Amino acid sequence: MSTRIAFLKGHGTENDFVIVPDPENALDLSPAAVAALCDRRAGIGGDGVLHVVRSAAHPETRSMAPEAEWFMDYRNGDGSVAEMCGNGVRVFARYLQHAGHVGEGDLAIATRGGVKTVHLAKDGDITVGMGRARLPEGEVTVSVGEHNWPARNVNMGNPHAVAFVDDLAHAGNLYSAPPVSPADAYPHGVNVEFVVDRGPRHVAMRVHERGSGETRSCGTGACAVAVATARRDGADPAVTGTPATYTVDLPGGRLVITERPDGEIEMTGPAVIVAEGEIDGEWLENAVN
Ligand SMILES: N[C@@H](CCC[C@H](N)C(=O)O)C(=O)O
Repeated sequence: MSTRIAFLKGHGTENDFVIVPDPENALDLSPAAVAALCDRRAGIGGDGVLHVVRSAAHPETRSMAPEAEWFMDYRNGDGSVAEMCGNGVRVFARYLQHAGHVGEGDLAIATRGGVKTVHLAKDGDITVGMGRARLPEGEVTVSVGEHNWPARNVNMGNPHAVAFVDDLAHAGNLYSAPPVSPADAYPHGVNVEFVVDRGPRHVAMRVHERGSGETRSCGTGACAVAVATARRDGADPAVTGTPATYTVDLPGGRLVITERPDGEIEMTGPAVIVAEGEIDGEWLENAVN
């Protein structure tokens, strides 16, 4: 009989993930294996994989182990590695709670973008301390067909280009990555957000994610959008001395983002586990070879 590998499926505002618990980092989760799992027709389907590993068992996070017991080894749907996933970290925390690894209260989670603190209640929305944004100098341009928009370069641990548009439909079908220039602004690729106003401190967005294509939500993207919008609105908390809270609507739901005067950003939104099962190890091996 072939080996069975436990998995769960979860989502945060419909940014969906295959969750693979592997506390001792025993699985060889190659890029091809991740892509096979995320395939929506031949696999389980997801925007990415949340590989659940003890920090002490992973070479990238051993040093973080005293601070954060668990490492969110996040992979994009194409198998590439990313520094951070904002929706993923909420779903990761929900999984740890679901599996009985953690209870209610504050929980530190190691990511490639540093340790993030998650506040877990018994149920309901989850709030994550996302850290501070970096705003690299220099304007960038996002293009789709005839349209070119100036965009803001925002780094939330991972790279984003935020473009304010008149109509979200102008972003087109987003089947392929929208060109962003100059190319050397993002040597490792970029997530691109298109934003429209919905009301005071309220915006809506679409996103094309590096490594996953258009998704129904992106948590780091929503934070990048809130930061860029606050600068555009003259509401930079470091300047005004008051927190700026933005409601960000995405195709898959709503996230609320607050940036404090010290630059720390908090994101609040849902996280849901929808299923659990077993992967046929033989299928995975064949899918990869
Ligand atoms: N969906 C995520 C972001 C995942 C990583 C991203 N595609 C990248 O490559 O940087 C989120 O919710 O933040």
